[in-house]
Amino acid sequence: MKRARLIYNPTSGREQIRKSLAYVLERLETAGYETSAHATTGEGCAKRAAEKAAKNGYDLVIAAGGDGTIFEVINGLAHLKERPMIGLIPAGTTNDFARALGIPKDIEKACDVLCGDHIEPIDIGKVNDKYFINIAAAGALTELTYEVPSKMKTMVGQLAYYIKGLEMLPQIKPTFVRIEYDGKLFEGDIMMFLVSNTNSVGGFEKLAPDASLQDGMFDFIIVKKTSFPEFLTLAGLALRGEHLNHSKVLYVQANRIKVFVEDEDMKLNLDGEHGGKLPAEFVNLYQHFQMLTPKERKNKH
Ligand SMILES: CCCCCCCC/C=C\CCCCCCCC(=O)OC[C@H](CO)OC(=O)CCCCCCC/C=C\CCCCCCCC
Ligand SMILES: Nc1ncnc2c1ncn2[C@@H]1O[C@H](COP(=O)(O)OP(=O)(O)OP(=O)(O)O)[C@@H](O)[C@H]1O
Ligand SMILES: [Mg+2]
Repeated sequence: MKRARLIYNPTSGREQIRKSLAYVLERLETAGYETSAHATTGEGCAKRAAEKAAKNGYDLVIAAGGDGTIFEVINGLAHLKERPMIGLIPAGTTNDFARALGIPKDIEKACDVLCGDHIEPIDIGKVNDKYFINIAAAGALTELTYEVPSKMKTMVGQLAYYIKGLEMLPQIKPTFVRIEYDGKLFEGDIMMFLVSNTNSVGGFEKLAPDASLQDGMFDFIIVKKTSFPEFLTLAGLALRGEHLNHSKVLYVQANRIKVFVEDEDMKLNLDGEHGGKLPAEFVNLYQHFQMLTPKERKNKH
């Protein structure tokens, strides 16, 4: 009998996941999994619960929450030699990774994916001693996602990020960095950089359009130093996916990226969570996990 561990974050998104728990457990039992559930109680809880589940021999670990919850689950599993299969029930505010995989928010359809037995390998990123599954970012505005209080996300959803983003906008400033990527060197003042595993970042689906989850490569975007009006224009272009050939944007693929900074308190955002400080080395771990994904997954390349 296959065994599944459902790790759910009751505070993710609009805090709705609790209502669907009995249904999810029934679906998994019908699909042949002996299932148990664990509610997270705070920072690091999903990470510990995932590692414990792997060591107790579970075949499948399911994250039910937002990007931060599956971020913690893979941080509990990625260092292990024997890793269980992973699944995702989107219950967060942005759900970037679920969107990249085409996992629907509708609970019945999300369970169809979990019980569909369609498995695919996925790359993840390693940075210093942490892992990330969707995006690593640093620089202007990138701290906003973990500055937003959970209650605000519960009340107004994705809008909470935009309110915080506009609040932080006036303080944006360039930082001098030296970046080595796949043997090339970039040196200069930048507003921000993004190391992305998928095309879905912050709800923007066209920020890194060529990203693939199985090619062992990151999509790497540097936004060079801009004036304030230029940054706003660029943000607007980014919304429409027309930013990539802008003179201030560098967009490449790389599987190893080293970032050095002079201003040493440049913080790292990993999947929307605080991920420590730069300097940092990003390494792509090729097809590191097996994941339950929709049969008719779009943008598969
Ligand atoms: C964007 C509106 C255009 C109007 C101009 C206003 C300027 C921007 C003002 C506010 C922007 C706030 C953007 C909020 C983005 C939502 C973030 C989100 O939902 O995070 C949850 C997710 C986990 O679920 O965490 C992550 O995604 C981690 C990385 C987040 C990085 C966010 C940095 C801001 C991104 C874009 C800002 C403008 C783009 C500048 C040019 C970019 C060219 C490549
Ligand atoms: N019981 C809890 N009470 C408070 N915070 C919690 C609890 N369980 C987990 N957390 C915190 O919730 C955060 C993860 O939230 P998650 O990213 O899943 O939801 P979200 O931010 O609404 O969704 P998204 O990232 O997709 O926008 C982590 O910072 C984690 O420490
Ligand atoms: Mg989050």
